[in-house]
Amino acid sequence: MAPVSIKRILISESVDACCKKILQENDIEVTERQNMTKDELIDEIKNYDGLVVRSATKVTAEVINAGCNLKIIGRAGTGVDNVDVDAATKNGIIVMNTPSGNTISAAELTCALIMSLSRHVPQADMSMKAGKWDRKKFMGGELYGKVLGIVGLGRIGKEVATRMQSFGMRTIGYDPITPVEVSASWGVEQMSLEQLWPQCDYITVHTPLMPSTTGLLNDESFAKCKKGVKVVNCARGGIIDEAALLRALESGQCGGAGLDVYVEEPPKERALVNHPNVVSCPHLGASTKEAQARCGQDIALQIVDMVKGTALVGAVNAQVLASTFSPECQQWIRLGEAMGAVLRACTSSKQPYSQVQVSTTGDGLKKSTGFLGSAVVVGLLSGGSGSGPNLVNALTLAKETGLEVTMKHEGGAGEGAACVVVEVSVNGTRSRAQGSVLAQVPVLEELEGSAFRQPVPLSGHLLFFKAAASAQLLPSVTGALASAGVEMESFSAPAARGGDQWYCVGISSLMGDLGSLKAVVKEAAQITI
Ligand SMILES: NC(=O)C1=CN([C@@H]2O[C@H](COP(=O)(O)OP(=O)(O)OC[C@H]3O[C@@H](n4cnc5c(N)ncnc54)[C@H](O)[C@@H]3O)[C@@H](O)[C@H]2O)C=CC1
Ligand SMILES: O=C(O)C(=O)COP(=O)(O)O
Repeated sequence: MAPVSIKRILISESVDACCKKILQENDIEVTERQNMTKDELIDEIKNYDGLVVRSATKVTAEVINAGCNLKIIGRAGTGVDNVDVDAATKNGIIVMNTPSGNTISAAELTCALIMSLSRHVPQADMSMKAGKWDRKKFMGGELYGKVLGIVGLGRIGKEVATRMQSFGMRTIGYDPITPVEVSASWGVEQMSLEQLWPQCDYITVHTPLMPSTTGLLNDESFAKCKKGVKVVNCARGGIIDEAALLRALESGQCGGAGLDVYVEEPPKERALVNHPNVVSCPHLGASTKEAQARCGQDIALQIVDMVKGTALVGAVNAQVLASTFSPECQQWIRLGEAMGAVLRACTSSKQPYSQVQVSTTGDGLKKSTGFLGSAVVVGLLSGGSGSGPNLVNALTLAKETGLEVTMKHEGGAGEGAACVVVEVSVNGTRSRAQGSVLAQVPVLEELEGSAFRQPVPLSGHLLFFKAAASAQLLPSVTGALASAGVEMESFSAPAARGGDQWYCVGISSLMGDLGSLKAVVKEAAQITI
């Protein structure tokens, strides 16, 4: 990946001091401003290339659209649900998180809530502070021998399981992605939710909040649970339906709840928090010195690596970029972008495009179709209105403009013969270009069926024109260039001589107007790469 230039970053929440220090040591100017209002953030964000947040800053589409210089949104933590990732992607902004930095802390708080529910520690403490000595009221139950249902067997679900097993709990769980053998290797027996609900004494959820997990525990699922089941949500508000939980607590179907997260934070509606069988925390899962130090350090180092172009870690919306870090990839990306730009220039009168197919040949390009497709689209769509295309948003923009992008690797030709063929459909006609990287230089080998005698290096100001070979062609073109005050720096002729063929000329600067040239050739287009 080409290094991303980041000069100024806004940290809008309480992030460990090491984050600022690392960024500053790497010549990035950092401003820390907490508790900004929505309007203040919208007003300020244009002054920054990067934004670092935790869970409280709502990075909405409005904020993102106002961030005309934003290139990175860094989440010092796991959940990115407070960031409009689709809007960021559309604007070509990388969203990055630090998914493992706070795993242990969130797991430990979950365990603390399970234990609080079993022995009423917070309620007993409150009663002591009120001057009482009430030993009967807080009769608890052992965790030993009880069943813990874990919904979501990812990083935190796993850590909760292994910790609670040491209390003698039987751990069962459900996750649509984690393989059953994997969770079995850390002691969790997987089953369907239908089988899980009636077996559990305790249920804890550890999924992201998304349509399929919203209201996972609702009136219907509570009804399938054992009477008195205790539930914990240390993941995201809304996975356990709050109204259903309150109803279940009131009916006794739910015997207690440990909550760290809420649909609205802080919650204005306090019925759950005030319920005597609820133990609640103000979103403290990641609030430990250790987790904050890890997340602050991780996000800063990940941003610095991205700025230097050495690695892309933690990007949630730009997976295609992760494979673009070697110097060889850089040249292939430049080739893809340049081929897209050449085809855009040579078909400019015929747009819009309906389809682009990028085919690669050669062992070296086996894994490159993903980023090459994006690179070609960047070249094809550059110069249009709206946000500039880049490797983050290329495919999203293509989809929006109705451009179907297909990529295929044909393999077989061996290391030395790697090449890229791009075919675009424009209003029912197809345009084709073939290129490669030779001695670290992106070159065009063929345009619209015309192979060049020598590969054309794709850099600088290039003029393409279509004409039939003739003794007058070169003098006429030179004359047209001279009359525009432009020097010819190189001349690439087609290998075939019959009929109209494409030529490419390296020029000292772009011609102000192609009129004089178009008088002597069939078609002409110019670009700067
Ligand atoms: N309270 C806090 O301060 C913290 C909360 N979190 C939250 O905890 C949650 C879990 O985090 P991690 O374990 O790091 O995430 P993860 O991505 O490692 O695990 C999530 C798991 O949920 C599973 N899943 C997805 N859809 C599911 C469904 N419909 N049913 C069951 N499982 C499903 C996934 O397959 C995945 O294995 C996230 O929502 C995260 O934002 C994370 C850190 C701190
Ligand atoms: O990392 C997460 O998903 C969390 O919920 C932690 O949020 P926080 O960084 O404490 O605002």
